[in-house]
Amino acid sequence: MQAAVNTTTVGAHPHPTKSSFLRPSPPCRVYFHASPRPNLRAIAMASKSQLQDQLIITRPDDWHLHLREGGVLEAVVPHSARHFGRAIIMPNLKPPVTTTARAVEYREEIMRALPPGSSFEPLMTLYLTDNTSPEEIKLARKSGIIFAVKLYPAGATTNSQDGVTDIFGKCLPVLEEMVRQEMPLLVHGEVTDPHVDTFDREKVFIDKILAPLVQKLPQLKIVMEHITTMDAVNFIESCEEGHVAATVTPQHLLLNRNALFQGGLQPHNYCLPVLKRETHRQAIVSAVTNGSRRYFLGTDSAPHDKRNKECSCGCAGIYSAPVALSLYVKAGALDKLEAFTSFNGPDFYGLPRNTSKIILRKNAWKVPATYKHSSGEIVPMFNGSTLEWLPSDQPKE
Ligand SMILES: NC(=O)N[C@@H](CC(=O)O)C(=O)O
Ligand SMILES: [Zn+2]
Ligand SMILES: [Zn+2]
Repeated sequence: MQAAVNTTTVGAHPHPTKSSFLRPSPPCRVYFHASPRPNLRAIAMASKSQLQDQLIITRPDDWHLHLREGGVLEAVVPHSARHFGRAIIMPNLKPPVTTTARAVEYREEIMRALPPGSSFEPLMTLYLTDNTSPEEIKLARKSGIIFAVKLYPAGATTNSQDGVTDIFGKCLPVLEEMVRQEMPLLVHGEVTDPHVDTFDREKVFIDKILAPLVQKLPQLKIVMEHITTMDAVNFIESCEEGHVAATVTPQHLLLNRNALFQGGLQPHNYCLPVLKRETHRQAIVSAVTNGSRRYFLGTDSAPHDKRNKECSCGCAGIYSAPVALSLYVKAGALDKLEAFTSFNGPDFYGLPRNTSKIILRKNAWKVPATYKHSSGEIVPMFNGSTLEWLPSDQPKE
């Protein structure tokens, strides 16, 4: 991998067909360093077009991914495995992955679905319930394949029925064991009280659950997953770096809640926590592009069969795995991209950074309308649109 520095002209490129979701910003020239010491000779030798047309970054990881099971898993695994080195695999299956033994089996199913020669590594998680025991946390740590425990407030999102009903009342001994085992808690941060407005549920969760939890167990490592609000950004900034961090999805970086209603109801832009207003999106873009180490890539790619999205009571979840990297580049500040995609996550989890690189080229490609699975189809985010950046290991479909 020769070129150590690439330059390119970027702005917040609007979605090709839904440009009103974004406020376009003027293009600016940025310098993207793939290594801390720029290889000046390589820069001098690289042609101008090469410099502007590609980014070389350390292979990214996805710190929040749903792969499901069976035929859907087989269809979606290759999309993540082609550019990501590792991924945190969400445990919200039916029934959920609540034990180490089940996580071991699930991991094997994922490994069997990998394309030949793939070195993709699934990092497994346990689904926290009111009944999870401290003993299970010890087992999880010993297994060497489980890297976190996931908190779903019961009823907050897809397959969260078995989640936690009262974290302070039921889970403190387990959380204390997680501190001892240095096992991070990953959080779907929304309250479930039906009297709380859907758009306020993240903020109320921070006030009622997360802030008190950090106070009570300051040593617990916490990742606030898929943040959607300025309130979440302010909270993350207020915590000690290295203890509390957040993942950011492509949809919460690029879309605001208008995307749910643009030209009619848009089920493929529906996820939880639901998209918020533009000021919140801007706060998330600023957080990610200011170079903070507290934020990292987590696609929350969440495939649902087309029939379960396009119906009278559609599921929450956006399938972004095939488009996520092309979309993160749109957020701008390419000089900060590599830390967000490839450094901040492993640094927080205490894992080594990947050593291989991937190339993103400016090479327009059309997102397919659907991807087939064994018994149906999945509609990807931005289906049918043309995206500007193509990861080198992605076919130009
Ligand atoms: N984000 C979503 O809208 N859906 C996710 C669950 C989750 O991450 O909350 C899913 O599993 O479908
Ligand atoms: Zn969630
Ligand atoms: Zn998720």
